[in-house]
Amino acid sequence: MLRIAVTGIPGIGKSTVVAKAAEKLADQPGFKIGGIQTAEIRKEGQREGFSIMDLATGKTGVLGSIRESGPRVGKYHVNLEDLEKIGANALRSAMDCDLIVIDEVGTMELKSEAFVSAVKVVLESDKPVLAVLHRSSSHQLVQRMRREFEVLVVNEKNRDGLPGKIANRFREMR
Ligand SMILES: Nc1ncnc2c1ncn2[C@@H]1O[C@H](COP(=O)(O)OP(=O)(O)OP(=O)(O)O)[C@@H](O)[C@H]1O
Repeated sequence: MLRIAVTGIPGIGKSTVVAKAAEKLADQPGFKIGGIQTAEIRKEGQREGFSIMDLATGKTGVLGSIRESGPRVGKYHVNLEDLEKIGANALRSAMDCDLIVIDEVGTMELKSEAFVSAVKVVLESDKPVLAVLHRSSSHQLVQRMRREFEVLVVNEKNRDGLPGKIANRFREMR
């Protein structure tokens, strides 16, 4: 069962690697991708927070924002409701997919018990997974994923080639 996690320093391009690999795989007829993708929310050039999207349905919510009122991570407040309704739910309903993408298992996502439980269910399943993993978290779930996944560290030299290599690995597995 193929499980790959990408990690690396902030802003190096982890999400981009995963998104590009998923795009390449989605081009294959019948290859179904589920899970979540996160992105920045910017207003007038300033980062206000992060969105979370269910990759299978396109449904999008707020992961964290300076405008929310949930638990704090830096200057952002985590939106536990959307993390459960969109994040955890996307993972739960991805069980019929050929690949589950989890971008990412990071500090904000780990604030949600529902999300953490949903990731554990994915880990217990027989599904291929491509995840972005927080570089230095000591959270049990992250430690477990570091042990169980093939971990690739993204850097400036390898980031352009990684999407193709990762997509090929998941293609070969079929
Ligand atoms: N291969 C690349 N070449 C040039 N720029 C890139 C490349 N990959 C990503 N970038 C740029 O770097 C920035 C950060 O990318 P990305 O969000 O993928 O990084 P990240 O490691 O996931 O970030 P974070 O640590 O915030 O989660 C973006 O502006 C993106 O356009």
